[in-house]
Amino acid sequence: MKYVIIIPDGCADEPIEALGGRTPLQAAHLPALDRLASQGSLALANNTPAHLPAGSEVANLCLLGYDPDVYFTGRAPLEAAAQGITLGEHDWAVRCNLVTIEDQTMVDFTADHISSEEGAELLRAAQAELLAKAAAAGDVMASRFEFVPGVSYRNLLIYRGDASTPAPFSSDTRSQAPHDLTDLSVANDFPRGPGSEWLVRLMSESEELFASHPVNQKRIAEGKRPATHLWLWGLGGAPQLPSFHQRYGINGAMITAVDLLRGIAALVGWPRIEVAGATGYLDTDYEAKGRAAVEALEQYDVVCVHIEAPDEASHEGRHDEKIKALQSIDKSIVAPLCEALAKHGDYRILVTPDHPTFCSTKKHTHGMVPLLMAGTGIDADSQTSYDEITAEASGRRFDHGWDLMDAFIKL
Ligand SMILES: O=C(O)[C@@H](CO)OP(=O)(O)O
Repeated sequence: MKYVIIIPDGCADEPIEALGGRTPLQAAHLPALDRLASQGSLALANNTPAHLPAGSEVANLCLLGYDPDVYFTGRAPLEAAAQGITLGEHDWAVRCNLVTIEDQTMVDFTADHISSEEGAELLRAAQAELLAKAAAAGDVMASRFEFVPGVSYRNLLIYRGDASTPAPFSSDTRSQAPHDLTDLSVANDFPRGPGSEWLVRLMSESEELFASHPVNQKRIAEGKRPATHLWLWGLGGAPQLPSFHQRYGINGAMITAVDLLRGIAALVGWPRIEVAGATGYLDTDYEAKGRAAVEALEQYDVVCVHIEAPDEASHEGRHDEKIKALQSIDKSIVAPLCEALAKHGDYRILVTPDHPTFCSTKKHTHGMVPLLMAGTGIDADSQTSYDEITAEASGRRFDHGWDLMDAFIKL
């Protein structure tokens, strides 16, 4: 049996007036998904328990079958795994965004999609000026923090502790995802709780350091937004996840452009298939991802394709771009995979976003997402299209999203 999981990140939405009261999934032209909906069955799933962040970090763990109350320690440790960083017992990882804040308002959580090279240069400056100097002056804690560049605005800060100098953070340390602050005041959303003084200090000191930095001067001269601050959030200690093979007895592989999903893959024992042209943004190469997924079917039991673009369009409040992303996923990923699966004998396919992201608020939100399962042993229900409304009408629900994988694999 071959299994395919397609995750159009954040694609669930609410009815939008400008779309005649339809959701982007309803408004998009999605012939391959409609065909699958007619052959399979729809349901709703909750991947974001109310007491946890409504983020991709919780939701993707959940949809791959891992109860976040048991396995979730924070977003950054998952992303650290993507970079091959192993966290020890006293180590913590912190997500470090490069952001644009103006007049205390989060104008852009991506610093205008700053390039990885520019980001790395700013992080080198932060390491030298905000940490190395304090460490040289005898600050032991400062010597234990290290900025680790990632992709674009998505970077990390690692704390390496030991029994005598453990990380100053705890599960009571609170932080706020910057993509949920777009256009809002940040004044009351700085980190709080144990160790937060470290994070607040670095975030505040980065303002002066970055203001005069040549990277930003050049960006401004080119008409781009500067990275005005570091924004630190999503911290946690080392996660312990049983492998997917231990849980379900089969092997898988992950196709994604973002470190969060790469990290989850690494932790559950899946290889990551890197695709040239996959960007984690609206300009991603959908066809290349589709081709890579079809090829991967030859080798793996489960092929999981994650596409970040619908979520990014929602964070920008652009329902037109969200529709385009959904149509590209349908044409260049769902359709070729369905065609290829048909040649592989028994198969099952699951299409589901991780969480809803509303174009109206530009934020993730808690709540049910629509999902579609089709293939061997899955009976057709009466729905003929895949969207939030038809999934609700199906009457089937997974109140604990982590139960879905069992149903999908073991059915
Ligand atoms: O990586 C991130 O910082 C966020 C926003 O781009 O991703 P997601 O919305 O999927 O959590």
